[in-house]
Amino acid sequence: MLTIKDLSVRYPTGTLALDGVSLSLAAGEFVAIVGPSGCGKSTLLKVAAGLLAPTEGSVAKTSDHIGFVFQDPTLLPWRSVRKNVELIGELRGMSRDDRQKAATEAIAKVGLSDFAQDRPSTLSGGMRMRASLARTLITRPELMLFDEPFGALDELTRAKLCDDVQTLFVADQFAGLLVTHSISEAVYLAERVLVMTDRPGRFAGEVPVPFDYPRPPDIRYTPEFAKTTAGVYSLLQPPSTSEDGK
Ligand SMILES: Nc1ncnc2c1ncn2[C@@H]1O[C@H](COP(=O)(O)OP(=O)(O)OP(=O)(O)O)[C@@H](O)[C@H]1O
Repeated sequence: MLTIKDLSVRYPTGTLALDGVSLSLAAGEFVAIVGPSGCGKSTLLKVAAGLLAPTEGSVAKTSDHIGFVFQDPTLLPWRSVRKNVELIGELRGMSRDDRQKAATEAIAKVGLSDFAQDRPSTLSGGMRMRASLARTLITRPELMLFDEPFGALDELTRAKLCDDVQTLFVADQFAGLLVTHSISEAVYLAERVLVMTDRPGRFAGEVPVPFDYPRPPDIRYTPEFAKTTAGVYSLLQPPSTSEDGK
């Protein structure tokens, strides 16, 4: 679905954000990326989305049906939930009937059917994020890119939205690439977690997640889950050097 080879990105300011990053994502696979703040995670997603060109290296995708979910739901305040969800369909030239049908389906999938006519300002933060998810789903993406999508939400809402993303992933079988600061969220959702170094970002390693889908919410409290998150955490720690340099 997505193959990134030896990717380096240097911004015009001179900042080297990524240095020789390679990544491969299969169709229907869910991979999470964690790493220190500023290590280049968002930069990597922007390149994957085609919003930013590599300075060096290559990016290949087998589909142009890509959905991008940001931390900010970016809904148009003057449009209802339904009209916001229909927007991408409008921009992509879907017929009115098709986009209305697709919007009804996507809104139902995220549990917002009773709020379809409401404006974003009357919704909670979690509901706005659900509307944003529905808007992305309307085009039936084969690759979903999530850039810290739930970072602005409280812990309970965040956990519920993770469950929703997992349900959507199991039902729609898109490939998912999730950037998150939450190790637990990464392990809960992904089949493998890639850990990045400090900037310039490179991959320090990868932790496989040994759970089948669908994963029950209380899997987060099992010893196996704790062991997996500990594996990710240990890769995030810079290697310690003793005082004599050995
Ligand atoms: N448009 C830009 N112009 C110049 N430098 C940028 C630009 N965008 C990001 N950077 C720099 O590139 C580096 C990587 O930024 P990026 O946003 O990809 O990191 P991140 O890992 O997503 O950070 P965080 O986890 O804090 O969101 C940072 O040093 C940042 O300051």
